[in-house]
Amino acid sequence: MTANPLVEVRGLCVDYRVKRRQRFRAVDSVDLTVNAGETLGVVGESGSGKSTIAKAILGIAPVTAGTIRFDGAELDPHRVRRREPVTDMQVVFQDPVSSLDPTKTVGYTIAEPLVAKLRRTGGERDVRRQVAEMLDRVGLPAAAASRYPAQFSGGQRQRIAIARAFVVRPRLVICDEAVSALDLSVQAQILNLLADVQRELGVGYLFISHDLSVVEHISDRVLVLYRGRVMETGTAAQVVRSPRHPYTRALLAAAPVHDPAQQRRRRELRSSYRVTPSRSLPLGDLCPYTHRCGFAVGSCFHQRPVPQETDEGTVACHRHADLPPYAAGDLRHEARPATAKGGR
Ligand SMILES: Nc1ncnc2c1ncn2[C@@H]1O[C@H](COP(=O)(O)OP(=O)(O)OP(=O)(O)O)[C@@H](O)[C@H]1O
Repeated sequence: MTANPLVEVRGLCVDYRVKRRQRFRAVDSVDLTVNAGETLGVVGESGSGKSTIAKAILGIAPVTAGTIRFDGAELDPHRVRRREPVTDMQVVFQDPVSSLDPTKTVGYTIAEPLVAKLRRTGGERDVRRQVAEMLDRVGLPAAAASRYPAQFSGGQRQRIAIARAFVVRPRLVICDEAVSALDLSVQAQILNLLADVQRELGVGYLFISHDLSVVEHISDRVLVLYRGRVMETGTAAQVVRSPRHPYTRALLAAAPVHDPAQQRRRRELRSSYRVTPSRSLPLGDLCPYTHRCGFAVGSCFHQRPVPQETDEGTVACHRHADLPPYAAGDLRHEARPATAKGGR
């Protein structure tokens, strides 16, 4: 008998209400799975719907359609409003400055979710001891418990946020841009800490980032999102080394490079190509990436590509079988405007 996936999302749609009674579809027909002890990386540029997926799983987004299962049981998408416990899922946010209450000591902050859980379960374990153990686990001294968040560096504050998330022994931790605000060396330390804790506790991660290199470092599998739709899924190695969707290739081409001259050329190229599609652009019958894709043809403009199953995942692109072999750093993968008439 195979175990249930930890999280299984099918056909998830989230609509936000915008002005004049209009609705805006931020997440459109998303399927995803996170297995116990595994990391699913979710990558996409700003506004692609990454945080909205996280909020839907946590029960705080206006889910319009689809199902979310946790360990096989279907979740009520509005459970937070109904004050149902969600301690099996915890979140680590990007900005520990705003996610940690500056008026509470670190010890109080870490203990808070544990106290809430123990109140419900009637447990009488020693909260102070568990807080000290968590501090030790994330590499902070026991004395940190009596200090305030402002007395710590950005990386240390993220360690405090991780201790708070793990103290209740969750089964899923959503990391929403959890290392994006940190310097590169501190990023690596926090990623290593997350990987160590995962190995020890068998927790599953939904790891959200706009940065494919960070996602590649920590993920088993990767899901690439654009305008609320899944463009490509696969193993981390496959998505990063042989991306099959033009959008994934553009994301990789947009990643920073070390050579300043090449970086400048890329920036100029990108700004000349950049087309920001209107949020009100109807997406029903076209590929959402068409307006920026260098490979678009007629069908891309009037036929929605459904994700095709491949050996290693899925790809939602009419042209994926015709794309040239991927070469890292090739600027042809950069986004450029295309039109239905001008499509190749
Ligand atoms: N409460 C809301 N009401 C209306 N629109 C919203 C709301 N929250 C998010 N959006 C819109 O939904 C889209 C997806 O937002 P979301 O925050 O999920 O994207 P993201 O990929 O996480 O981006 P970022 O990394 O910038 O947070 C965006 O266009 C955003 O403006």
